[in-house]
Amino acid sequence: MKVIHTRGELAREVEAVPGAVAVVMTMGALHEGHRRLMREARQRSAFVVVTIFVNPLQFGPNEDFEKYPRTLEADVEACRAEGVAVVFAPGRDEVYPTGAPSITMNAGPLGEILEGASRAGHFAGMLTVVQKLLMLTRADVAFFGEKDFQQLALIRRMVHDLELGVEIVGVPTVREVDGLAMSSRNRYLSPEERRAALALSRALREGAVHTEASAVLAAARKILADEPSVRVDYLALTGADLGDAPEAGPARLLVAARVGATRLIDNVPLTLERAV
Ligand SMILES: Nc1ncnc2c1ncn2[C@@H]1O[C@H](COP(=O)(O)OP(=O)(O)OP(=O)(O)O)[C@@H](O)[C@H]1O
Ligand SMILES: CC(C)(CO)[C@@H](O)C(=O)[O-]
Ligand code: BAL
Repeated sequence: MKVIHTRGELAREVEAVPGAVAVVMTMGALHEGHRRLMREARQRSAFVVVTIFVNPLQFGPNEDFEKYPRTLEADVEACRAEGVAVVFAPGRDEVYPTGAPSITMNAGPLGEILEGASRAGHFAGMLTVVQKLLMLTRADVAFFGEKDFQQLALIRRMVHDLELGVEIVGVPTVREVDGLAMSSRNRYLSPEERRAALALSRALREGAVHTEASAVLAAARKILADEPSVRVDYLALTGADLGDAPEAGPARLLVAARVGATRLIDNVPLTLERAV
């Protein structure tokens, strides 16, 4: 496995690949969720590139860019254990050689709701770096987690609308045994916050037992209300494509909340028999 830091080295690595290039993009601090993505990628291709880059463009001024965990040595070992071919861990100037770009992606209406309503500019910054990394890695197929469901939906939309010719594969959320969705930000949680944070996955699980929209929301709300240290940002029931009118059939229940200073998100699929 090679660990490289420049776009020149990356270009040399990917140009000689005979088969498909599969890419897993991450911000590092790798956990079992990331490793599941790598394993899925390895099933599809002998040549997997993992990118590790904490993208400043997708963080708001009051967010955790500075304190985001950076654990490159351990991350490299995790990638090695998963049979990854190349780890691309560029510095900021390598990704943005001309400084902050004046032209960025527009995430459209789907970028304004849910996460987009709380994190102005987040999805434009995310899509901009994803597009860059797809180009730099010359990816044929890219793997993203359903834990960041709106992100996955937006990447699919970008690839479709701009005809980028890359296959996007979504991978179900990997959870701790007690249900908490794995996330690099979980390491910010104190033991008490870690316990309170279980309300998110519990609320989704209890909600998904029901098949009628108002019962889904009522059950989830009750669980969240019983945990006062969890400050809910949104609890939303949408269509499976995040369209905001859930019809009968496949749907998605999503939650975002602050636990202490940490903002967490989670979501589950469910099936509605009736919208109301
Ligand atoms: N629990 C998980 N299960 C499946 N995929 C995941 C999980 N957590 C993250 N991923 C996916 O890994 C990729 C990289 O995500 P990222 O590095 O931001 O990790 P993260 O744990 O989501 O971090 P953060 O806590 O900052 O949101 C994304 O496609 C993301 O959806
Ligand atoms: C896709 C991504 C690597 C882009 O910075 C990031 O948003 C993430 O880790 O989910
Ligand atoms: N895991 C999604 C990237 C972010 O929160 O910035």
